Amino acid sequence: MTGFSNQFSTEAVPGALPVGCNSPQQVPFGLYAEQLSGTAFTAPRSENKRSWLYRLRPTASHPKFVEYTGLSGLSSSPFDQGPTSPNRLRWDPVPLPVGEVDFLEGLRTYAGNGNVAEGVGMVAHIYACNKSMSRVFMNSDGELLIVPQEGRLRIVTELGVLDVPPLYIAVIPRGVRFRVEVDGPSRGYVCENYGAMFRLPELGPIGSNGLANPRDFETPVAWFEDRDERTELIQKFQGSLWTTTLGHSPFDVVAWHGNLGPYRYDLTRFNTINTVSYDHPDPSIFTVLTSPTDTPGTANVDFVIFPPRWMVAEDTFRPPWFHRNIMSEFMGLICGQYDAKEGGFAPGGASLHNQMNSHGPDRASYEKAIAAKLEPHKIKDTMAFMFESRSVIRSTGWAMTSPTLQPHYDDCWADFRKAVLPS
Ligand SMILES: O=C(O)Cc1cc(O)ccc1O
Ligand SMILES: [Fe+2]
Repeated sequence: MTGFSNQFSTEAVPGALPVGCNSPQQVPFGLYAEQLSGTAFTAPRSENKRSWLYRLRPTASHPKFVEYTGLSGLSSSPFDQGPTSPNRLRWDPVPLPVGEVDFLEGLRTYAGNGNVAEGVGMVAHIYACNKSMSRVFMNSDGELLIVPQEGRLRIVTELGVLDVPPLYIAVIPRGVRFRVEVDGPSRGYVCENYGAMFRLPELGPIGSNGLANPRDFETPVAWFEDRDERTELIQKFQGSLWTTTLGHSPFDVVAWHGNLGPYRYDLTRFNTINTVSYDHPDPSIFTVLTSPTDTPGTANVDFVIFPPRWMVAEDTFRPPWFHRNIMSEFMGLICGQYDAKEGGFAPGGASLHNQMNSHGPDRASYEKAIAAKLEPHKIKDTMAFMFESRSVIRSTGWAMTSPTLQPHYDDCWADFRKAVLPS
């Protein structure tokens, strides 16, 4: 079903969806009605997100959750392992696992900000896995934006199934149960958003079309499995993992309606806007989704991409300039090469440039760009992205000690020639 945050209606069995009301005295077929809310009941209409689910059993019917003691690399902010490094950081790609690892076990928390208890901030994770989940996960702490880098994901959710190959993204709302199935070795990035739900950015003078167009967002139709088998359900709640065992599959929603649901988006459909005259505009022109804060124009987190595009600016240094940014930037690369880095920033790797800390083109890309003949040039076969946030993104202890952390990242900005003034 297409469109961003539409009021969708879908039934996997004809007649399962109540018509004209949400909660009739008797739901068709004895299904159980359940409201899933993503915003406060009283949130303004323009913000309000909720869906009604009609399922084989009420979700309330489950045994106690107990603390999960299995392997996990997931953590939630605040991260308070020592002082926050102001250094520019970059990580090599996480190696793909050797033994069998599913998506949940394969998730590692790199960095984040805010506070899970206050519902503020964002966290960046990277997954590397090779086995489909048989257990089910739900994140009560925030929505999850999943960015596959290698390997196609099939994400089975309570509201339907999403097929998500690299160059697509998926967003799973807070609390929605899901399982990730893979074909083989798979790796990618996850932005966990504790704050206001992702939405499309305003377009301002761009007008009524452009960037990520609403019609290109896809939400699955209702899909269910009627399986009375023991199923482990793990949830992240206030930063800790909890587990319980259900006697049936939680993917038992036969019909649903509403505007809160998972969705996917094909990043290659992004309508890229850029200069046709001179200078390199701010990367906010590449915003796909934004989680706003109460301060206008200052995001809890923006999801920004650097897609293939024509570079035509005249008399311009075309790659990203040197800059010190008040917002903090966690970047990843899905494929190809990023135009500010000639080497060292590999698909599956990551970089972190925090508030006020100087970064930009590495020496090699600088030299290349000032010498380039400025003809129209197509940046092809690449897709980098950034999770950009108003607050400093602090790395976890794991990320700071990981063997993938590059010890000499600073060197890519060493030995720039000093400018020569006229004597
Ligand atoms: O640092 C980066 O590479 C991301 C970035 C890209 C750009 O075109 C302008 C500013 C910016 O932070
Ligand atoms: Fe930057």
